Amino acid sequence: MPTTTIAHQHNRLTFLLRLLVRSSLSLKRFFEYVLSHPQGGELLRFVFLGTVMETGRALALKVPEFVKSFFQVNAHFPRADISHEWISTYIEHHNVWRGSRFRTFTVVAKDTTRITDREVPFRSHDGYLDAVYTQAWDPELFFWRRRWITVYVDDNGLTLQVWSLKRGVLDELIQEARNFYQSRTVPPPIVLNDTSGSLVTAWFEGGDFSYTWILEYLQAQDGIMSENAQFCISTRQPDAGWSRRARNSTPSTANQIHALPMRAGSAHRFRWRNYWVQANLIAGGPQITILIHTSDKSVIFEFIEAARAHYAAASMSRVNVHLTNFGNWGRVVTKSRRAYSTLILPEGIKENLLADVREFLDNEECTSCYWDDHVRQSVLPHPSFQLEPPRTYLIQHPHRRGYLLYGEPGTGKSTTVHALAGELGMEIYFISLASPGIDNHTLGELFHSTPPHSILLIEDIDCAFPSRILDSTQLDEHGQPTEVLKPRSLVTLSGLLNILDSVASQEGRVLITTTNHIEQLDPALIRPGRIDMQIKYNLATAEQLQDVFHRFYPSADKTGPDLPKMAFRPGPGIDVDALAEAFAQAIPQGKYSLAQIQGFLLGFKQDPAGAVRDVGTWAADVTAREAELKALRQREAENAPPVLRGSRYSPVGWGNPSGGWGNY
Ligand SMILES: Nc1ncnc2c1ncn2[C@@H]1O[C@H](COP(=O)(O)OP(=O)(O)OP(=O)(O)O)[C@@H](O)[C@H]1O
Repeated sequence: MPTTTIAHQHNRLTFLLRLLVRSSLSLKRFFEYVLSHPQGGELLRFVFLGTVMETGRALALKVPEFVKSFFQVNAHFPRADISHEWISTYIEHHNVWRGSRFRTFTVVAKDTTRITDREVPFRSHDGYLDAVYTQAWDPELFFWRRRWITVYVDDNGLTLQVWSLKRGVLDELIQEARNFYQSRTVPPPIVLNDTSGSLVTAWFEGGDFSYTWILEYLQAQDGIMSENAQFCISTRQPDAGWSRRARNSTPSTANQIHALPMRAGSAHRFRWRNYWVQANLIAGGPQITILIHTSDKSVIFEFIEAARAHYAAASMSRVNVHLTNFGNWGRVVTKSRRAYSTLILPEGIKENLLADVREFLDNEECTSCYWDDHVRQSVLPHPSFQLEPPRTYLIQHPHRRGYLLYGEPGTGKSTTVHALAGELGMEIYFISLASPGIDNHTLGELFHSTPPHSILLIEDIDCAFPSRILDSTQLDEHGQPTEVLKPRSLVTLSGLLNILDSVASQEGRVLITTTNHIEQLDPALIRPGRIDMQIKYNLATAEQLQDVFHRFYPSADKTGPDLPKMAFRPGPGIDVDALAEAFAQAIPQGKYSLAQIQGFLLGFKQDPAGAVRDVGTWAADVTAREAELKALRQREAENAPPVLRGSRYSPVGWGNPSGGWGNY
């Protein structure tokens, strides 16, 4: 070690020693001075005692805390958290507050702001929940599993203190409280925002098929509690009665009031299997949020599956028609199934159609794969290219089939589609090209999102073609209105053809188009590959007239499920067959639609002879009225620009052109 460093350290030590000696001397002098003073001794004693007492007090406070931390478990449950609900509900149930020696309470009547469903049996006698008392500020004791738990309530929530060496005791308590909460019959309060992650939440967007399943499933739930007193009224039948809850009847047989207002932010709770479920209906989207009081994620899948199965079961007895909502699949209209045998068509037509669609559906697995030489050549870059296994180059026949039903209004085109869907258990996806918001793009999207094994129905496909009209604002050199082309849809022919051919066109779906004006269709549209089968619908033939007559007035030997409910039963002496023949002869063939004939016969439900007697006069009347109407329309067309033709589903125009109301 260098001599300079040793000298330096020696200096520091000497300095410290000197400092110590001097400070001891100063302290000694200070005490001598203080003690020489008369009150000095008193003051020193006081300071000494104060220090000892303060140290003792601090130790008395800290040591129990320190010891407690080994023997006590504390847990805080913040008010907004669902765990707070579990614990507070559990200790409420154990009458912690009822036995309290204190007399100051916070009273919480959960849900008083919400009108509850008075039909729910587990409410108190007036339909409201009992008010719940909680003790404010003062701790309360709760005896649980042979130990005392101290409960503190404040504005922030609830705190529990348990004397135990094991932390697991709290886990057990929370688990028990949670199981109790989830198993009881009193509904949990509405959860606005689950931040705890202890509930399972799923969103269902309008336009998705699952949305329809869930909505329908919600409406079928027993004892659903709505948070307000607004009702969504659903009328489907002009003459059917009201039913508060028409769950057991098919939707089309009774009008209903259901307590599921599609109001933004409305929430509904119900018990599903062993869980409490909260459904939030959010308008605008529309959207449904399902919150299930469980942390088991598989429950949500069970719920969705139950909803889907419910929908499928309900659909057995009806036909679902999906309508468009500005470019998406939206509302679903349901219609009870119509027996295929009730179609009145010339022999062979309906049988052929049914067989053709059946065959198409049976081949859904695509048996017609083949090598396409053209594609093969264009795909392979060079003859020396190493062929991969042939599957790579297999080209599949587009698996879709198109039908065109055309003919006069009211001859049964839509009825055929409806009966066919019912017969084959398919759903109808209905598009009106004249609907607002349907253009090439949205039509493509709709095609794309149509599920397989469904019928895509485009009624009045002629709308894709502009109609020729006389424009009275543009006169030719002779002063006559000129003929102009007026578009009736935002969909163009080229757009439509592209969509029909595109790969986006859903494979395995049946396209059915209808029109009253086949002459307006471009041949490109109805070529095979796009339209594979065309069926012409004629005005009623003599056979059809007899057939429809028999539907209204079955002969005595005819019974069966096809007969209408109000079916006429022939009395003695009434020869229905002879009357049917007379009926068919009383009016000319091929002049009236079956819709018109049905309308007439409805006026003679129990009087076949009256129908035969009056049908001639009625027919003459109809012909005269039609001639008048035709002349009037012609005059109107010359003077006013035409309006877009509506369809039975679309908001443009009401009812159906054949004079009756639409089917759906
Ligand atoms: N061939 C038919 N078989 C059974 N019912 C028919 C037939 N034709 C018409 N009807 C009855 O007439 C009503 C109207 O028929 P539908 O709507 O099917 O005619 P449409 O040809 O589709 O008419 P539009 O071209 O105006 O759409 C239906 O209620 C249906 O019961």
